[in-house]
Formats: sequence, C-alpha cells, structure tokens
Amino acid sequence: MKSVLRMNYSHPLSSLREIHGIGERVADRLVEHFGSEEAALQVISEGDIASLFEVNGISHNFALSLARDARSRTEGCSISDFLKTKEALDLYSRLLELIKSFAHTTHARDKLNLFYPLPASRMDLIQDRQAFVGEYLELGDAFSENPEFLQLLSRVKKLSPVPANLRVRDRIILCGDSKTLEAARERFQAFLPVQAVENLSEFVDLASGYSSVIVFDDVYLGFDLPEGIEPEYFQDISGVELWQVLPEKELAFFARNLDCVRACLNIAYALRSRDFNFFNELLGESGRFDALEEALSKLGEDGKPIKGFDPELDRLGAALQNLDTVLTSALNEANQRMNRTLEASSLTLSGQELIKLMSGGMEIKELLAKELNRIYKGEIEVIKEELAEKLDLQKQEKLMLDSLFSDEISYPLSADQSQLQLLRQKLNNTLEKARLVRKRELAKTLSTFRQPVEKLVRKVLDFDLGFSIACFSAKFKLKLPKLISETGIGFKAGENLFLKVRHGKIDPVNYSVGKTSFSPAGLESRVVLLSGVNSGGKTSLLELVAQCVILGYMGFPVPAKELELGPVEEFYYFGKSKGTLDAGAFETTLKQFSVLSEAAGKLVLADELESITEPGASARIIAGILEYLSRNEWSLGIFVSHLSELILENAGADIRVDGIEAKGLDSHLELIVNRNPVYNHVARSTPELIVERLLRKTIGKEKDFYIHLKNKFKTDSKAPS
Ligand SMILES: Nc1ncnc2c1ncn2[C@@H]1O[C@H](COP(=O)(O)OP(=O)(O)OP(=O)(O)O)[C@@H](O)[C@H]1O
Repeated sequence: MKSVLRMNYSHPLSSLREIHGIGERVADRLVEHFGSEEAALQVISEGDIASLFEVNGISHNFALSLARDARSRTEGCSISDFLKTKEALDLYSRLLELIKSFAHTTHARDKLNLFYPLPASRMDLIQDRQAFVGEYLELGDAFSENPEFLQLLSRVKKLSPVPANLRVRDRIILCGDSKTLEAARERFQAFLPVQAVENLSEFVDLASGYSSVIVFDDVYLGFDLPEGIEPEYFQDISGVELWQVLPEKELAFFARNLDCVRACLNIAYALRSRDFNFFNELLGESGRFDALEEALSKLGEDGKPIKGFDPELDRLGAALQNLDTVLTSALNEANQRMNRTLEASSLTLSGQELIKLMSGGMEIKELLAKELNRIYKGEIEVIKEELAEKLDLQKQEKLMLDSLFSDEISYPLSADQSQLQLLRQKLNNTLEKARLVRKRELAKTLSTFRQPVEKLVRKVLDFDLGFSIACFSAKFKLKLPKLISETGIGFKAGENLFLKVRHGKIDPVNYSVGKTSFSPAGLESRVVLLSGVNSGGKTSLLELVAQCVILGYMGFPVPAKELELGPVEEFYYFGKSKGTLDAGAFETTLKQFSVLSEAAGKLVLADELESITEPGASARIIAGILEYLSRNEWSLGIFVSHLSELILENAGADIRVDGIEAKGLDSHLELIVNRNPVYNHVARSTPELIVERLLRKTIGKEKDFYIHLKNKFKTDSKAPS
C-alpha cells in the first residue's frame, strides 16, 4: 500500500516560516512542543492535525490551514489553482463534508481535508491518488455495511502517551554511592523516589517504609538486614530494562490504549480473514500477536493485573479489603457470646476449692480470674480461627494473629490497633511484591510489542482514510472516471449527490459536452447553452457536472456509471444570482471572465448568468463570454439560461443549445420532466405547458382564450429541432 500523500515532494519545506500563518511566536511554540524545527515540519507536512492541535494556542482550524498550506507549497499547487471561484470552493467544501461523514476516525476526517482537486497538469499526483483509492474500493462493498467492523474502527484513535504524572510510591531506589545516585536520578527520578543513603540505619529506616527496594550498588548488601527488608539488586544500571525497575510505565501505556489496540488487532484479523492484505506484512505469521493478546487479556484498565489472573494476588487483595469487616464482625459476635455466657454463669465451688478459700490458700478474685480467663481465651481462639479461615491467611500471616490480642483479659474484646496495622502492612507488602512479579512478566512481554503496536495503530488510522473513501463510494455506487486527452466531459447515468442525499432515489442523467465517446456524432461543441423548463433539473445537472469534475480531479470516484473526463486546469462555477447585481458586483463578475482566453484549459459552469443585469444587455454579454471561451480549444463551458435564443442571435461562435424538456403533463396535470437534456434543441418552456394545463382544466368559454395563447407559442417557436 502506497502512501498517497507523498513525502518526497517537488518543493520540500526547509523552514517553518515558509508556511503561511507561522510567525516567530508560533514557530517557537512548535519547536518547543515537537523538540526541533525539523520534527515540527515533519508533523505539518504529514498533515498530523491531531498532533498540531495539541500545541498550546493552535486551534483545529489553524492546524488544518497550516497543514494545507504546507501541502500546497510542497506539492507546488494549491486549492485555488483549480477551484477558481468562491462558489466552486463552496461546492468542494460541501462534497468534502459529505465524504468526511463516512470517516470513522478523527485521523481520517482530518486527513481528508488535505485532498483537493488538482489541475490536469498534475496528472502524476492525480493518478497516484486514483491508484490509492482504487486499492480500497473493493473494501467498501465488503465492509461498509458491517456494523461490527465499523464499530471496531470507531474505537481507533491516536495512541495516548503515558501520563506525565505517573508516580510509583511503594518502591524506592536507594543508592550507597554517588555515581549510581546520579545515573539512577537521571533515569528514574521522574517516576519513583531515588535516595542517597549515608549509613546502614538510614538504609533500614528508608527501606522499611516501602514494599519494594531496588539497589544498583552493593554497599549495604553485606550487612544483616532486619526481617522483611529484602532489597533487589541489579548490578548494571545502564543495562537494566525499564520493565524491570518500572513495569508500570509500559503497563500504563498499554492500559491507556487497551481498547484501541484490541480494536486494531481485530480489524487486521478481520481484513486478513477476507483476503485483504493491508496488514499481512505486519501481522506476519499467524500467531505472531498471540502473546500480546494474552498479556492484554491480563491487564486491567488501571494498569494492574486483572482479577483472576493470579490466585495469590486475588487472595491477598481480598484479605486486605475484608480485614476490617471480618475482624469487626468476629469481635462483635465473640462479645455477644461472652455476654451471654457471663450472664448465664453461676459459680459453683467444689469442696476442695471451698476448703482452700476458707483456709486462705486461695483468693476469691483468683478463682474468678481463672474462670474468666478460660472463657476469654476460648473466644480469642474462635476469633483467630475465623479470621484465618475467612481471610484465607497463610502460615506466616496466621502467626501475626497471636499478637493481635492481649494476654490480659479485656472486656469487651478488642484488637491491638498497632498490631493490626502491622498485619495490614505485612499483607500489603506481600501483595505488592507478588504484584510486582506479575507486572514485570506482563511489562516484559508488552515491551516487545511496543513498536509493532505503534505501527499497527498508525496503519489502521491510515487505513481508515482509504476505507472512508471506499464507504462513500459504496454508498453512492461511484466509479473511477476515465481521464481522456480530448477536451470534453461526458457521462452515463450520473446522479447529483446532494439530490441523492436529500431524496434517496433520483433520475440518472446522461450528458456530454466537447469530445467524448458519449457525445452525439457531429455535436461535439465545447461550449453549450442549457435551456429548459422551470424546475427541470438544470441547476442540478450543472452541480452534477461540478461534482464529477471536482471528485475526478481529486483522484476520487465520481457519481456516474461511466465518466470520461478531459483535461481541466481551472474550474469556474457561477451560481444563480439572487437578483440584478449592483454595478460593483457586476464589474467583479465580469473581471472573473476576463481570464477566459488564456491558454490553460478551463471549465466554466454558469447558472442563469443573465440575472446579473437587464436581459438585453446580459444576452450580449453572455454571447461575448461564450465566443471568447470557445476560442480556447482546451476550454469547456455549460451556461444555463432562459435566454438561449436571444444569446444565440448575438453569438457568432459554434454554440450548441441543449434542452431539458417536460414531456407533457401527467394524469394529475403535473409536469413530466425528461431529466436528460435533448442535444441541440431549445426546450419548450414551462409557460407553454402551464397554458396547456389551464386549457385542459377549463371547460368554460375561457377555453378559446387559452387556445389562442397556445397557438401563439407555435407561431413564435424558433426551436432549431
Ligand atoms: N435527476 C433528477 N432526478 C430527480 N429529481 C430531480 C432531478 N433533477 C432535478 N430534480 C428535482 O427538480 C428540482 C428542481 O431542480 P433544479 O433546481 O435543478 O431545476 P432548474 O431547472 O434549475 O429550475 P429553475 O429553472 O427553476 O432554476 C430539484 O430540487 C429536484 O427535486
């Protein structure tokens, strides 16, 4: 798959200031954000609008205009080289919005803005684009209506970076010598604490506050360290992998992009399963990404291993979470039991005890304490058993329960808070240690996929660019045009896209001007007047021609079953004016036509230009314009007009008049319009048909009047058919 928006331009940019809109301040901001002028230029040239938008003070529209300007400079041709009037530009913008509505990603939506029609002299670029689009068209039929596939695409976005504020707080790097300290600070200080240590007690003090301690020098490793302090030693700080010291970073990257990466993999698989080979090279042999998928399935969106991945992690996590509630409920129950036991108890003395008491060999207090102690100890044992069982504690952890309760009787029963805190800390440290092992496993696997994943996501985003065009094409059954060398535009079964969006089903139209294989023999005029009934579809046909030309010169498929498109360098579109123009606007319009005799091939589409000034004068002006236009053998023109006969009277050149006619009136006396222009024929006008309608509706004596009017049309008709 070739990249259509080429990077090897004819005029590569060498400075940001060459781009319109970039002054000193913006240039500085871009360099600061992207690291260098070269990097900033690369982002702009690639049209990476999303990245530009991230720069402080650059709006989406500004980013777009920078990218467009850069492209037009590097390609050596701009949007206004082809689209010569405001209305031509407006039509292009409407088409672009329609195409963009088929994009599934912001990336494709943004990049589509960089496609605009190019003059025929840049056939190299146009053909590149046609080739690019051509590779995708088949996909439109296969996937454009597949909701699961479209849903996958909508989940793809530019990869999010690791959050800048990522901090690991339960791990510390302790350094005994200054060299490792410097190296450790440089590599890791942004993400986890790095501390210099002066002596052993400082080492022990600091280490005991963290569940994991990392050292890169062995200064304190020779000493006997207290139980629970087990620093991890990595000999070579420059050789240690990031996933070993800070697996959280890799995990955070994948966790943030989990949904997108999974969607991309599924898109690539879906395409491969239907024999579309866009990602085959990247996917490699089947199973290449299995390890990635497995690792992703174990990673939660919080960047931690998910529940169910490791039973030991789950056990410790649950024990920590439930410790307080299980303890409170065990204590409550034990206290209630003890209450009940004490309330129901009476003291019965044995004969021996009575003798001892009487002889002073035993105090009554002692006797009571002995009895109470038995009850107390019994309840404490029950609580410990319940804690051990419900929290699923292991041997070492169970031993810690012994110090949780005092040997001295206390009532109501309660746990020693500082011992409870120690137990909690122990559980937490064990959990974090076990979790770190798992995190490292996952991060190690994921780190080997970092680059392929970045490439995959980039490619899927680029894929959506071509695929959006394919979906647009599939929706409207578009076809790539045939670019011919003669001056002409001709098509079979063309359908105006804007009308189609509005009405769903419309009448396809055949039409041709100039020399194409669709032109009737001997009627290959390059400049034509299009006449016809009101609401016959003249404006719609003019728009259809414009759509075909704009899309065709963008390298895109067009809304016609077949289309031949001759060379067009410049495209002029003049829409219907709302009324007679004032002197200034009239002058401006005339000025736009003054370039018509220049050598480059021009296509001029004009809709009822006569309304720019009074009818007599406008017929003369239009006749003059048409004559001028027909002098240039590379130019084409279609002028919609209700004054065709008057214009012809004033024009000397070979100008054809075509007509969109109503075939008559249907049974409801509505006009039946043939949307296909009849070549070389002035269409009957609507007023004539309105007279006929009135005639057919009337039965009274007014009938004579309408017959008289109808005959008037017959005698006045100057149609050359
Ligand atoms: N090919 C077509 N198929 C179906 N309907 C069409 C087609 N072309 C035009 N129409 C219908 O006719 C309406 C009028 O079309 P359009 O404005 O192009 O006519 P017009 O000849 O330019 O009219 P006017 O002379 O009044 O300016 C459109 O809004 C549309 O509803």
